[in-house]
Amino acid sequence: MANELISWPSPAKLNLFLHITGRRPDGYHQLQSLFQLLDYGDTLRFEINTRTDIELVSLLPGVANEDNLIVRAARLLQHATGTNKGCRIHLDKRLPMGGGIGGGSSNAATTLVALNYLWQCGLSTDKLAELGLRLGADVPVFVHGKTAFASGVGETLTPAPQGEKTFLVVNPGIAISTAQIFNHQDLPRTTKPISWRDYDFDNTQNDCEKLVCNTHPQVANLLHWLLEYAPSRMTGTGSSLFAICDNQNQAENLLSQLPEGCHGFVATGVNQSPLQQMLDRLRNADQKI
Ligand SMILES: C[C@@](CO)(OP(=O)(O)O)[C@H](O)COP(=O)(O)OP(=O)(O)OC[C@H]1O[C@@H](n2ccc(N)nc2=O)[C@H](O)[C@@H]1O
Ligand SMILES: Nc1ncnc2c1ncn2[C@@H]1O[C@H](COP(=O)(O)OP(=O)(O)O)[C@@H](O)[C@H]1O
Repeated sequence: MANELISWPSPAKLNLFLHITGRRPDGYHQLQSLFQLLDYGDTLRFEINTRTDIELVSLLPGVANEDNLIVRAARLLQHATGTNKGCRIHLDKRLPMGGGIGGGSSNAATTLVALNYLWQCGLSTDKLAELGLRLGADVPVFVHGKTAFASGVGETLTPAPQGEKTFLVVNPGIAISTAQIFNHQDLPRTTKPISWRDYDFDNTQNDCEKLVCNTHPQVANLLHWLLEYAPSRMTGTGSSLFAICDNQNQAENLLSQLPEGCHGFVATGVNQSPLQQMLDRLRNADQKI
């Protein structure tokens, strides 16, 4: 197959805001958020074979391959479709783990979308998103690949195109567990739902930010630093923060002066995921053959 070794993008996301509006009986939190997709992320390559084994050749520190969301996504698709194909997977990891920018969920979504194409399973995007939700609340938005308002636990999506802003995304050098923040007794859980048409960056917030700043001084210090220069906020349950910059120059300049122990990248907000753009290109090329 000609397309096997192409690099499949696995982009990061930001939560431009994150409101927690309630809690379901199963403990999962109901939220409202604006998922902003970025043009920056990891990449994955897939070598397809006709054995049914799934092999991930790139190891992640602290994550057993059996627990890696990439392997779990590939197995889930195998079981859902009954395909007799397998693959060898290469991951080029750039996104920090436990950083609130959705790296693991995005890797799972890219695996589902790419293998559905390469194995020729023929599942719809909705079906892939439904499978993805079993792996994590953040997976469906990456499968659909559109910057979107989200409600429910993050699976009810309304496309919400935004201006293509420049973001500086900074990680203070620590990982934060999503489950730990959601299980914390001090997390506010009663924000009144907003109507999407009332959304404005300045009248929204990240409901996890105060708790994370109180429990992780590295995040608080970095946020304080960024706010001196640009509107800034935490993404997801942390640990990364983003600053909305006026232009690429300002973002690069701030990146070069980050406080010690912090690392980051400059990215542009996109309305369609680089993953979906790649899939569209492949499908168009297939139609021409
Ligand atoms: C809140 C967000 C915003 O993007 O945080 P980040 O993980 O990106 O920081 C996400 O929706 C997270 O999604 P994801 O990272 O896929 O979480 P999951 O693996 O589904 O859940 C991890 C744990 O977080 C808790 N959890 C997660 C999502 C949710 N809506 N309510 C919850 O209570 C549950 O305890 C769950 O066991
Ligand atoms: N392919 C993967 N990439 C990143 N993390 C993964 C992956 N597979 C499993 N994980 C686990 O998921 C956790 C959350 O990862 P990640 O999605 O990067 O962070 P967040 O949910 O904060 O955005 C990691 O700490 C790691 O234990």
